[in-house]
Amino acid sequence: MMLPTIPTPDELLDKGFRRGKKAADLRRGEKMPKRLKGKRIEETRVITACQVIKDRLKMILDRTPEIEELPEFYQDYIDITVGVDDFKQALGAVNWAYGIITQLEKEYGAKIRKAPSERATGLRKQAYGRISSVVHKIEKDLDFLDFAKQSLRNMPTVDFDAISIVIAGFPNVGKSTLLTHITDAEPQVANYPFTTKGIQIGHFEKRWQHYQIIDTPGLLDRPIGDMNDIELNAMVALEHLADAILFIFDASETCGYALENQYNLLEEIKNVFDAPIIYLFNKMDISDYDGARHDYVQEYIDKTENPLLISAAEGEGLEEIIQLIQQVEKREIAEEDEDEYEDDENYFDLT
Ligand SMILES: Nc1nc2c(ncn2[C@@H]2O[C@H](COP(=O)(O)OP(=O)(O)OP(=O)(O)O)[C@@H](O)[C@H]2O)c(=O)[nH]1
Repeated sequence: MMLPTIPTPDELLDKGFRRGKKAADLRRGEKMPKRLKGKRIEETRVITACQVIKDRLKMILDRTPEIEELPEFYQDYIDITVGVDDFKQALGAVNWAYGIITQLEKEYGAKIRKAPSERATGLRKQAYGRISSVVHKIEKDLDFLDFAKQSLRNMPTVDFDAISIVIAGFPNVGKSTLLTHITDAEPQVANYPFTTKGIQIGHFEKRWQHYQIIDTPGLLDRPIGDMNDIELNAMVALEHLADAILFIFDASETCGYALENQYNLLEEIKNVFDAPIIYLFNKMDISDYDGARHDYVQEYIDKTENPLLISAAEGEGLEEIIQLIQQVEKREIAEEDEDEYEDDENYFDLT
């Protein structure tokens, strides 16, 4: 997501005051009574400074998308990454500053026009002092918005018309091998909270339907029991996105996790996710399924529904996976209660 560049308070003020001075300097050449001219110059300075600062604040507000209007997944993402409430609070502060500067512009414009000419400079200085105090009051909010911009820079680009499949399974079971074999071109790599290498999104198209396969190293590959709330939220955001989960077992156990542990992870994921699950047993080529380990592996295969036995590295079973994925339907997620985000009016009050 592209967010606007955020100035520091000093950058904002410097620009406003510099432009104010420039505009005032242009007036110096005008022909008018000296008494009036002094006042016009100071009035111009104040009004121009206010307008330049206001324009910049307005640009920040206009170019920041309305969070409520974003798809649920992005709202979740922003909430997990920077916090939706803090984000709205910061935008509210910018809006507040905009309002106060509008008032100061009117107030001091009128004051300078009405006052005796010798007071014009004093009034302009007073206006500048108040403008600067307002802009400095939103320093932490501008800081926050800048932090949000950096944090949300490499947000995953999700295609909401596509059918989304989220891969789960312990590290080294073959998730990325599978992703690169069933999707074309380079997968998109984006930041995602609590993932070690970010998430990878690969795409493929079949019969005019678009599919995206999402791998989340570091998130859906470890026990859920010891996750904290934010980590759980990061998972739930994926759950909102997933039309199905592709759970991968490593039948060879060369990933370093026994099938029993892998099965426990599956159970945990089932508890958290409502999405249907596609079961894959990978690395069948080195699992010794045809030999001594047959009964042992078979026990876990029997515990799952319609599992596919594959070898991602050798390209075995990939067509069957694609066929199963093609049966996945877009999941309708019940709209969540949105009340908690509705009272936008209240976060402007920072006095
Ligand atoms: N023999 C064999 N090796 C495989 C198969 N699939 C993956 N591997 C190997 O298993 C190792 C781990 O595969 P990855 O695809 O990196 O596993 P991953 O689950 O994405 O791992 P993380 O990204 O660390 O979570 C690699 O060395 C792969 O080459 C398979 O079907 N057969």
